[in-house]
Amino acid sequence: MHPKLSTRGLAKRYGAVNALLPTDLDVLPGELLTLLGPSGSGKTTLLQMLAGLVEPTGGQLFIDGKDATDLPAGERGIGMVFQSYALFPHMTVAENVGYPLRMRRRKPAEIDADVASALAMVKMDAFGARYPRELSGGQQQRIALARCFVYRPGIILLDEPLGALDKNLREHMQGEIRSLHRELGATFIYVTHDQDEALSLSDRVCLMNDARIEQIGSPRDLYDRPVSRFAANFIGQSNLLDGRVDAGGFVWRDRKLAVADAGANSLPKASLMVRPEVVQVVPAEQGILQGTVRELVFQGSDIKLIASLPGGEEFSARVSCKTPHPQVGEAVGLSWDPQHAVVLSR
Ligand SMILES: Nc1ncnc2c1ncn2[C@@H]1O[C@H](COP(=O)(O)OP(=O)(O)OP(=O)(O)O)[C@@H](O)[C@H]1O
Repeated sequence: MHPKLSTRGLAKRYGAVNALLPTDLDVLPGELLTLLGPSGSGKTTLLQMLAGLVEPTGGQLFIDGKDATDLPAGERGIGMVFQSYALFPHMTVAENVGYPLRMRRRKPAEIDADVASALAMVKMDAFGARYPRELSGGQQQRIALARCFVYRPGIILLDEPLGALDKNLREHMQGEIRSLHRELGATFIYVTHDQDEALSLSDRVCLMNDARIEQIGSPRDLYDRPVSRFAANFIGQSNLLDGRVDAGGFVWRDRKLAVADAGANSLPKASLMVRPEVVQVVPAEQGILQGTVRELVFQGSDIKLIASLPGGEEFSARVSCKTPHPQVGEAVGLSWDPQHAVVLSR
């Protein structure tokens, strides 16, 4: 499949600051890709260069295989939704949604029909005559979405569009964005710094760190096979043991811990990642590791058990609230299936 959008060496510098190092990225037609990363990692800069709002200092951008590096923003067939809804306060909802169509000099009858169907898609058909100030934050964000896709752009860029909403509304709107994405069939590129949002929304996640792409893959890939300590820590929770890889095994404090795939090479500096949910808490003598329960944190559906290892490191597991579990101060064993332990180079 040919990419809908590609960058080759696309880069941005502000004086001495690299906002984005030379970056190659391919986005497939109809996929929902999230750009995930900490503040300052370059997500917005990349998005704004795709939109044509920021001029690159190097590299190229291709849309549908054609060089679009110097194409004006208005000719890229790209729609954009920002965190600040930026609705026009003096226009009604229907006038706001119809604005991009009026700019494109479409016939009034066509505009009315398209506005009505865009409002129906975001379930706001009854609100056409209201003004933005008469709407809640979630309703305003729906109008901003409708105004973006009313003219059917092939690519829709969303920059933290749900950032201003509370948790429940955010989750609800995530579901709506997923179904809008399915209905529109457009390519979505979605910026967020919220890992849960990225994991639940995306076909693929592009994880960014320090002005470059750290890892790109399906949510499952990133969760199960992080390529670095940064990726392991940024997505989900992880236990990390620092050691080395030697003759196909992981060596931690002179002990060899079984791993499914340590690779053929030896690595003098490596970490072993074990997600808390694959750790079983067993009697001390049966554990791969031994520790002492330091803290039990109630988390609703389960309890996070934090154990201290003899060297003082923390190692956590999830235990059920429904069955008996060890108490603070008890000695425990920590065990896991070696298939679920991932070796990372440091
Ligand atoms: N106009 C500018 N002038 C100078 N430096 C800038 C400018 N815009 C961005 N930067 C710098 O480029 C880097 C990347 O910024 P960018 O806004 O792309 O990050 P981000 O990942 O979107 O962060 P956030 O999640 O906080 O929005 C940062 O170090 C930032 O300070």
